[in-house]
Order: sequence, then C-alpha cells, then structure tokens
Amino acid sequence: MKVLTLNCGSSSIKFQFINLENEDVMADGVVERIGEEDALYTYKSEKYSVKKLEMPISDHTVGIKEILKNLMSDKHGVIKDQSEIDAVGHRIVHGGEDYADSAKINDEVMKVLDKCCELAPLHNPANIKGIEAITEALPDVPQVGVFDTAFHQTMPSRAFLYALPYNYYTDYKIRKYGFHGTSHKYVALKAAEFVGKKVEDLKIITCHIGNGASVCAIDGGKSVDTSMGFTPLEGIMMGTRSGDIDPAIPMYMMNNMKMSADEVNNVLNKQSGMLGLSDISNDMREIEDKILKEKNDMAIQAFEVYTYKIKKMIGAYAAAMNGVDVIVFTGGVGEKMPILREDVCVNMEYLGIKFDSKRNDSFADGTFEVSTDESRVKVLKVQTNEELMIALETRKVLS
Ligand SMILES: Nc1ncnc2c1ncn2[C@@H]1O[C@H](COP(=O)(O)OP(=O)(O)O)[C@@H](O)[C@H]1O
Ligand SMILES: CC(=O)OP(=O)(O)O
Ligand SMILES: [Mg+2]
Repeated sequence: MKVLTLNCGSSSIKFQFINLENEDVMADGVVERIGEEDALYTYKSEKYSVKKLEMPISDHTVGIKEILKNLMSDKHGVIKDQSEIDAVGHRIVHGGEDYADSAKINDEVMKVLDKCCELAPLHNPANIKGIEAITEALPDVPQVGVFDTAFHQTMPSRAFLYALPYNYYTDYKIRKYGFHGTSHKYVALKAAEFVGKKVEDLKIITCHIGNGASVCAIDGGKSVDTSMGFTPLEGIMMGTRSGDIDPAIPMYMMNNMKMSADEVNNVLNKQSGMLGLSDISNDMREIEDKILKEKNDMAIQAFEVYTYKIKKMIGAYAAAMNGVDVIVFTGGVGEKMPILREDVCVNMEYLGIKFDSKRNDSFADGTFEVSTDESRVKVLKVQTNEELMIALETRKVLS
C-alpha cells in the first residue's frame, strides 16, 4: 500500500509518499510561505535529489496540486498516475474529545474538525483546507485523519481539568487536550523496543522538543499527563511560544499595556519563547552558535530558562507516575542538540540518572542511549517519525 501523508500548517504543507511494503519514503518535501509571492517548494525523490523552487502558491489547493504533479511527473516523479495513491493520511492537530483514535474522513469528522477550529485556530483551518484540496484533486482516494490529541484521551480528569468553574468544561469543553500525540506514542514504543521491555511495563517521560514542544508522562503505554493544554500554547518554553505564564499577565497586557486580545495572542504565540527571551532567534542552531562561539549572555540566559522548564516538567511527571524508567528526547531540537539533553539531565542523580556525556555527543540516526549502562533510569535519544506513524495508522483504519 502506498500512502501520501500530509501535515498542513497555516502557511505550509509537509508531505511524504511512503510505500508501506518496505516503509520506503519514495518522495517527500515541503511547501512553505503559502499565500506569498515567493512561496518556497522543496521536493525530493529517488530520481531527483533535491529540487527547490520559488513560485507563487496562493493557497493549499494550489500547493497540493503542485505536489501531485511532481509525484506523477515523467522526469522526477515516482508514480505513473493517481491510481497508485492508495490513501492519504492527514495530521490533524485538534480532534477535541471526539477522537481517541484515527478515523476515516467523512462528513461527521469534518463537522468535528470545523467545531475544533476555535480550539486550534493556527492549525485546524489548515488541516481542513488540506482535506478539501485532496477531495477535489483525488475524489476517489480514501482519506484518514490522525489526531495529535487522540493519544492523550487516556488522561484522567485530575490531569485534564483546569481549576475553573466546572461548567466551563461541560459547556465550553475547556480542558487540557495535549498535542504531538503521534510523536509521543511512536517514540515511547521505540524506546520500549530499545530497552527490551513491553511498553505496558514501563513509566516513560517523552520530551518532544521541536519548534513546538511538549513533554508527556506515559504510564504503561498510556498518556497520563502532558504539558500542552487547551491549545498548543501551554507548557514548556518553545521557539516562539511562551508556554506557562501567570494567567494574569495577558490581562495586564490588555489593561496596562493597552494591547488587544489579538495582539496579546500574537505576542504569546509568535514573539515569545526563545525568540522573545533571547532577542536573537527561535532557531536553536543559531542559539547554540551564539552560546558556544560568542558566549552571548542573552542566548545563555534564555537557554537556561528553556532547559530549566523541561527539567522541572520531568520532575513533575516522575512525581505523577511515582517514578520513571525511561526518559526520551525527540523532535528537531531534542534529537540534534546534545547540549540541550546534557543541560536538562545534569544534577538529576537524585532521580536515578547517570548521564554519559560521551555517548550524548552524537548525531547518529535512530535510537541511542545517552545514560551510562549502570544508570537506573535510561535516557534515550529517539528519532521521531510522525509521517510513518500517520501512514501506518491510515492503513490500520482502512484495513
Ligand atoms: N542541528 C541542530 N541543532 C539544534 N537545533 C536544531 C538542529 N536542527 C534543527 N534544529 C531545531 O529544530 C527545530 C525544528 O524542529 P521540528 O521538530 O522539525 O519542529 P516543528 O515540527 O515544530 O516545525 C528548528 O526550529 C531548530 O531550532
Ligand atoms: C501542536 C504543535 O505545536 O505542533 P507543531 O510543533 O508542529 O507546531
Ligand atoms: Mg512538529
């Protein structure tokens, strides 16, 4: 079975075309800056190492048409015609309380996605556009939604309720949902495989640290708590998102700094986090350079805040689960920034971590251990693969 996976963001589409017979990625790429004159289209296939094009791509429908055209092109395509696309799997960020599993896209699902737009205004509208674009281009191909929120539907109410009037939950569905579930689930399974135990017998804390970032407590294979909440803004500090702050701050910004609700939202989501605090960048490669090469004070300070928040979240989840067996680092930053893993894990001997700096200093693919052989708690770097997970879920739902 060959599956096209799509991860539609507000201004981007990431895609992979995967042959599930051998899990081979036949083609992949990304369309960025959708809606702008100089949208950037990157396409890679077996026949074509990398192709980067700047072109106007007005919306998601145009972007998806471009992707399909390339997949079927004579020169660098990987299939002859549309009939070779057996299914399309979409990353859907918010499925609310309605989906604890992936689901075949139908009118019912579309209604729920529409309803969840107000809960994930940055993500869900784009996800819907992606589905509609495929429905138009490939009307006969089945589509499946794989929800970021699904894995976290096992959280108990003590973890997902906010201390607000109870009817805010019953009437408005204001609760913690959690995100990045596809990644947390995938890396937890990989980690269990690596340590040679059943996931059912492990307490795992997974740290998905990318541009968006969240930590998850996984007890016996089930998510029991996670740092993102009602929206992907809650939790640890991120590339451009603040994460947890005193909830009175937005009111102060509105009343005393005379900002509108939209302006506050924009600052918290797009101008805060590493970008805001360092006043340099949200790209951790740049921050790392500033720290290591220039000893830049602002970068060092912001990085201390960043790692401190992850460390505290790990402590909280060890407490929540009455212990931890495995800690996983994943996501763009978690996988490719050894000093992040080291700074989070130093001075955690009390928890049973013996960190191994030498092992940690690696950029190898896949999974490797960054704790010592004697360490009671195993600390691992695991390469996530949300696209493969989406393709596998798509096959599961359709079979
Ligand atoms: N070699 C590297 N060292 C440090 N950080 C890196 C490196 N490569 C990528 N990153 C970080 O990973 C982030 C992207 O991670 P990713 O998980 O792909 O994020 P998202 O899915 O949220 O876009 C980039 O913003 C960058 O900061
Ligand atoms: C939910 C979320 O934050 O996703 P991303 O990391 O892709 O922005
Ligand atoms: Mg991501």
